[in-house]
Amino acid sequence: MWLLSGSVVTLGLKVNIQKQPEDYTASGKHYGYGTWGHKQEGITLTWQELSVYVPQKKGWFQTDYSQHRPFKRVLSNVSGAVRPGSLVALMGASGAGKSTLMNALAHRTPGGVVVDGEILVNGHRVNSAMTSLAGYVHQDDLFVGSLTVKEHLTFMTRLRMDSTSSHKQRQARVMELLKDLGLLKVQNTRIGIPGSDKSLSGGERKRLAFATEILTDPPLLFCDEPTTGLDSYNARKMVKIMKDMASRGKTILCTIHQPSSEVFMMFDKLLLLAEGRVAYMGSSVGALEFLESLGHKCPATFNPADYYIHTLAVFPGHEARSRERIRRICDNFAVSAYCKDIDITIQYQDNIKIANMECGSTYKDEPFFSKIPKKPGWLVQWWWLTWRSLVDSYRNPAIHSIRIMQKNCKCLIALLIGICYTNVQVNQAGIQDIEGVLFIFITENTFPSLYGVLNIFPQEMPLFLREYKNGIYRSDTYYLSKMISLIPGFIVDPLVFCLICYWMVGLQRHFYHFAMTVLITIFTANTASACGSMFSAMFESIPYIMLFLIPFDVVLLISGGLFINLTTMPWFIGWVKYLSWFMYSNEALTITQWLDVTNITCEMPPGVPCIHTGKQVIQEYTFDPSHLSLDFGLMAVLYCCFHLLGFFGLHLRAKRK
Ligand SMILES: Nc1ncnc2c1ncn2[C@@H]1O[C@H](COP(=O)(O)OP(=O)(O)OP(=O)(O)O)[C@@H](O)[C@H]1O
Repeated sequence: MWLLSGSVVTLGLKVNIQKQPEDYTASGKHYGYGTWGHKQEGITLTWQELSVYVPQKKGWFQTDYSQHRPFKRVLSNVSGAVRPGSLVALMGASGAGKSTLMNALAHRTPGGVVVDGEILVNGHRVNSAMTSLAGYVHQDDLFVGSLTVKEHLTFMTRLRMDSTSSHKQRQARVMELLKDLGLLKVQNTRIGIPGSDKSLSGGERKRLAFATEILTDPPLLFCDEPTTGLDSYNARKMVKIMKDMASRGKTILCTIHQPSSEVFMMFDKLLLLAEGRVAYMGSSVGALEFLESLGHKCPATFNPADYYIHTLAVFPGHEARSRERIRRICDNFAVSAYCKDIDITIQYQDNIKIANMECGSTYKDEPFFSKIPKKPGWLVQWWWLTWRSLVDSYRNPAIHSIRIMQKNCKCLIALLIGICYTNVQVNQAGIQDIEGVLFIFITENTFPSLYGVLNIFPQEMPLFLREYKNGIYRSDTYYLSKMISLIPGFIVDPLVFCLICYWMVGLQRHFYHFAMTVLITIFTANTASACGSMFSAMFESIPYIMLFLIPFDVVLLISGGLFINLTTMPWFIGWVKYLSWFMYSNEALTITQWLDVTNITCEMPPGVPCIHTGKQVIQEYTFDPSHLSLDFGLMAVLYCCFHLLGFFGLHLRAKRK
């Protein structure tokens, strides 16, 4: 594409862009988008005939089937434009569709929601690159509460800033943001979890969420109610920061509820939504004039922002009249000079799109889009996510105190087991005792591991979905980091258990047998935790997980080889034993304990058959003495399969949301 005296000349196509939108005025006055100064660099965001449909869920008691439609239209043919260097207030009554519009523009609509219409960024159709290009400050802030403010920002700079940036640059950016957003004095304070160990104030959390989104200095920023919950001083400060960003050429669209007159006046432009339609878009002064021309004059004592919402709200008990008023305002706006002014910007961007398409240019061809930060590699993502998981599991009081209690409890249980089995001997009665205690080794290292991890994904799901949708990291690095951060705990726990219990019970006294027992219990605990992680990643909540896990777990337990002769299980359920780490672990522990026992004392009366060797014991339990390595191998295979299924479950859920 070449620029020749105001025209875009493409191969075989000449699109007239001589008349820039800022040359246009509405009715001779500078009302709207035509008045904006042209910025050399920056984002012009336009959307045309945009409709958004959300899936309708039928209620339990809905009986009127004629009313049932699969989708509900939340936005109806909405068009608009935002140009570089502008701070636009998106306002409207609750339920008008503000968040829906922002989500659609930011390419962050939840799964199942259908977006119809065209959204352009500098004349390019938006795609998934939008999540890297634009920042999005959500209404509700989500953090890993056990990190400090500085740790959180350091973590985010590592994953969000360009991978080629140096450590010094990243640190400098963190310090700059801490200073600019007034967070210096709380930089080493833990973020905290509202409702449990609250540390930061609501305002500080909002500012931290804002800092997280502007880390990369994005050219386009969406803010969903960034001032909600802030006092007037902090609200003003937040809008002032956005205003400064806009004056540096950034494009900012911000939903806002009940701003003070002073805050409201800081916005350059106003977009009013009502009942999913555009009621007005242009300058704030223009909005007053427009509404006045329709007979809705703002009283002198009213804050204009309040007046707009008041005029565009649907009042309970007066729905029909309110809707009629809104329809009239929206219809009039659609044919007004203000709207024509926007149409010109949209048309101009549309022409650029056609020109781009003709010369085959893509997002990346434009120098501006090449400035999208380059993501760090897989290993860096994984490393930092693992770091965050480990820090959280160590510091999070909810996780840490439960772990400590579990550990103390486990030591006590190990002691009790040791006391109960102190007198075990290698004789006929001792065979049952030894097999019993070995199975207790398995269950004590299975159940805490299996049930202890069930909450890891449901608990962090909202945060994971937000960060994943923001393109901060991939689902596989996240899953892997969770998986790795579990391993140290499931090495230490079995080791401590065996150290306390093994030597108290009359098991084989050689170090080899002890080491093998520890290794088998470590494999057992990790396989059980992999199974728990799979259920945790696949299902939404603990009650759902329990619904499926408990029957699964009972069948695996039965097929462990202690409670049933495995050859007698019915064929249609017998195959389950191959999924049972109880069986592999039991077989491996039995082989370890019995294989080199050559003489078992027979204290039975004459005529009662005795088991004389360890090999006979192994065979008695339908185990095979040559299967020791196979048992290890199959537990490792189960571990990998459970985690793979867990990962796919998580990945699909993230894609669907
Ligand atoms: N995923 C969804 N499923 C069902 N309904 C939805 C969904 N998303 C939005 N809606 C509906 O669409 C309408 C607009 O919602 P939206 O959140 O965009 O409004 P809003 O103007 O941002 O409101 P508020 O100011 O209260 O946040 C509401 O009636 C809401 O119930």
